[in-house]
Amino acid sequence: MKIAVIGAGSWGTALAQVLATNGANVGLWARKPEVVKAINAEHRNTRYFPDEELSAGIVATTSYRDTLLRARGVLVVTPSHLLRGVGRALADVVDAEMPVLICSKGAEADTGLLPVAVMEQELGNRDRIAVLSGPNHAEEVIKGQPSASVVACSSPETAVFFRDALANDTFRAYTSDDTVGVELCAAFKNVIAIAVGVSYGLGFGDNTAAMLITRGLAEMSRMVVACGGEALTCMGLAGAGDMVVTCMSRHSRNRRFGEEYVVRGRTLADFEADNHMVVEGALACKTLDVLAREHGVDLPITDTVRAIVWEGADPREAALLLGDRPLTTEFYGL
Ligand SMILES: NC(=O)C1=CN([C@@H]2O[C@H](COP(=O)(O)OP(=O)(O)OC[C@H]3O[C@@H](n4cnc5c(N)ncnc54)[C@H](O)[C@@H]3O)[C@@H](O)[C@H]2O)C=CC1
Ligand SMILES: O=C(CO)COP(=O)(O)O
Repeated sequence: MKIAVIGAGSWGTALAQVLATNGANVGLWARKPEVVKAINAEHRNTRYFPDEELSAGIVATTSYRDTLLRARGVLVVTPSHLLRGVGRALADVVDAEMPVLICSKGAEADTGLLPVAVMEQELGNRDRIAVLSGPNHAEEVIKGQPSASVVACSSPETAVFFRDALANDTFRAYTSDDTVGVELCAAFKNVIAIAVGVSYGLGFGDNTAAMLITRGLAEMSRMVVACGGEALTCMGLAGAGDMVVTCMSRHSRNRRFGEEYVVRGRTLADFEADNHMVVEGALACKTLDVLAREHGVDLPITDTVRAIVWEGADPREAALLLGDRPLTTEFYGL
């Protein structure tokens, strides 16, 4: 069976390796010809994983049509702000039944739309559109270190299709029908990881990090419930699981952006220029704000991250303001 993967960054490459290890032929779309050349000739993505040998079952190309040719399903693994454009391009090369798994974490700028809704607008047939999310740093998944994730879809058949394509002894995949919950968890945890990074960068300790993580989970839960998702999803792999790993792992770009860039007055553009990698939380703190206002949900940490990253608020002063709000019950708004 052939599966297509759109995006040969860290996560697209790691997922292509998982699929190929499971016996699939993988068509991998990459933007840069030199990445395609290295993958096909040397079985390496020299840009992101120079030390990992990729399966010979992965064939890269810069052509959507070639990537999708005879594929039974497609994984979309680009940064979330590119999803609409990818969906538009895919509309020319996939039929109305092709299962689509979105592996990006974020929400659309300006509209606040979540990935499945964006893809549905471009491709139609929501039941064939699923999302993948969980505590899954690509650096560990590509090495076959034990990890688990959630495939969420309104259709159990689509969820099971992708679960079975991805699951193996070291990559457990669970299914869920709470797409909105899983999508919001994915967008949120990146914002909180920036907050935790800033907190460590300011010299605060583990108590502060744990407070941000758990109060971040409370924000996440309020938003998930307001948008029609299930609070329990926030306790699962896509919620607490991914929150913990992104806030605590040395691999997290979001945390590193907060700790090493934001507290030193360095910008998102600086991070991207230095690392060629995305910081999804930097955009998500703005897109979640659109949703928060629409649903009347209180997101104090998310709003503080937005003020620091986009409005030049001083991190230490912003942290003090965060602690100066009226005292309330722990699970207000739920
Ligand atoms: N890296 C990880 O461990 C994980 C990442 N994700 C999510 O997967 C998504 C992709 O992230 P990564 O693979 O980490 O990306 P990355 O940060 O490793 O690399 C950026 C990718 O975006 C591509 N790109 C940049 N501008 C582009 C454009 N204009 N058109 C097409 N492609 C463009 C680059 O070629 C590269 O493939 C993000 O939403 C991320 O949150 C999800 C789980 C794990
Ligand atoms: O989503 C991820 C891990 O599950 C990756 O997080 P970062 O983008 O912060 O590296």
